[in-house]
Amino acid sequence: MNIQMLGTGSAFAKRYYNNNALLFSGGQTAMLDCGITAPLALHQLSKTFNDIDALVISHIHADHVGGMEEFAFQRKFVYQRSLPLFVPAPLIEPLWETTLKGGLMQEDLRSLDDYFDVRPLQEGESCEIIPGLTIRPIRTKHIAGKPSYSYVMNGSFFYSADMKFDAELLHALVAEGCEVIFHDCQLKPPGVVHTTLEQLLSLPVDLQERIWLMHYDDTRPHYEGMTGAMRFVEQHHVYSF
Ligand SMILES: Nc1ccn([C@@H]2O[C@@H]3COP(=O)(O)O[C@H]3[C@H]2O)c(=O)n1
Ligand SMILES: [Zn+2]
Ligand SMILES: [Zn+2]
Repeated sequence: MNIQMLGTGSAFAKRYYNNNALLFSGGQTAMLDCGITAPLALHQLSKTFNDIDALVISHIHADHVGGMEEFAFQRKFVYQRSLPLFVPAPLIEPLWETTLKGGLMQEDLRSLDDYFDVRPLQEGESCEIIPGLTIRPIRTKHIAGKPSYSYVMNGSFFYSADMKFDAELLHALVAEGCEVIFHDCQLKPPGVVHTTLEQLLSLPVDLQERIWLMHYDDTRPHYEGMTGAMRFVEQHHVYSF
């Protein structure tokens, strides 16, 4: 599997774009989260929404779903091609009712199914989203009352999306075979809804060596050389795992 970040920034970052990813496997492309900056980020990679074969969503914050209205409209009216939307079951109703309905609702198009080929994901169950790429959602802590999911891919790659620090989970993932971890990282404490750099630095070095930092704010240049054995994920770089 290859992964290329459309952006690596926090929700309010202006230099790094929203923390969204492209996943490549078996000749197909999946997008993991589609935030406000995703349409421009795709364009800057000379890609269009027609180049995407599947969309996966982690949770309903605009830096992760704010580009979905354009995605839906373009696939429906420009490319006239359906899009498999892999979404944890508890997010399906709020994704439509609280996020997309306002822009997408019209007389003849009244539900998420009218725009997407909705494929519900169940927590803990693996699902192949494009050839050779399976994802397994894990519900992780982010904000009270707001379901949020991280993903294990092909059993060996963990993508946190947005989550509070959970050392126990990280250790358990490594024990079950996770080799690489892309983790959100709030550079400056307190980490009320995210994991802070300080918390990640408390992990043993052999675990830090597996961790790549993403979802960081515009102050990242001040933290070069201050991340222990952890590396920053770079926007647009293609990583093979
Ligand atoms: N209870 C909350 C809710 C949100 N936030 C901030 O808003 C951002 C929304 O996107 P995010 O990437 O989850 O990061 C959240 C916090 O910066 C926050 O700090 N506290
Ligand atoms: Zn976020
Ligand atoms: Zn969030």
